Amino acid sequence: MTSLVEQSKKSAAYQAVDDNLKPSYKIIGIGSGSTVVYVAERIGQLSNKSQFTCIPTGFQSKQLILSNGLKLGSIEEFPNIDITFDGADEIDSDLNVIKGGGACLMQEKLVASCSKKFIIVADFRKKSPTGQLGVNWRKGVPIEIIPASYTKILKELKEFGAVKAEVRSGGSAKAGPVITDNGMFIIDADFGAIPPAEVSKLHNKIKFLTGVVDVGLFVNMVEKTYIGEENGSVSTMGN
Ligand SMILES: O=C[C@H](O)[C@H](O)[C@H](O)COP(=O)(O)O
Repeated sequence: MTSLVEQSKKSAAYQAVDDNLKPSYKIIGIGSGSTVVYVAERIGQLSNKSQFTCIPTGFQSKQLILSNGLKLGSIEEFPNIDITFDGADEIDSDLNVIKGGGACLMQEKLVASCSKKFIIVADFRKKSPTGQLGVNWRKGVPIEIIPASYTKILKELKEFGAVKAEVRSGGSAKAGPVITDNGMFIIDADFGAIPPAEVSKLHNKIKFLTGVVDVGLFVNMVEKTYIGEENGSVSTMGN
């Protein structure tokens, strides 16, 4: 039986595709994670799917494109993307989002930054109850870094006020750190609740640190969010 969370991911993804995928579009960015699975599934059901070229944001995303019978392209060939659909770990009241819970943030940001429209699909747990980031998502802000820089960056993040910062471990699936699709490490840095007005400042400070590849704070990039609610409806924020 499909769980409530799973059903809400599917409803949000299907509605986002149905509302936003115009017949004139040619290039679509496909994000990463468990919600975007339903975006690729929905696009794969369209009779005109062969007109779209899909740009992946990592290994899992590439597999989703291929397994749904969609045409695969690369960001090098197609840096002008009509629309990108992606998931999020938390969404604030200004539509800033935390991403990278699945260690895919760098390629996601690259594809999003090349997109005319960036749409987020998520289940009801992802909307911040207070409008701030770092409230429901308590694991910290994901930061992709060059492996040799981790000691230096952990120290700097603590100087910036992180109450906790650590290199993400592979847990029982891998001894040692998680390695991203780009061969990098991920640090999760907990700054507590981040007010919307502070997100950009924090992002810029972290991004400026030598060794940081990118930060899982997406500021002023999201045009619209689709959230699958517990009652089965889909709510939207943005235009
Ligand atoms: O690194 C992973 C990505 O940023 C995902 O889009 C994000 O973690 C949300 O994933 P999910 O849809 O599985 O909650």
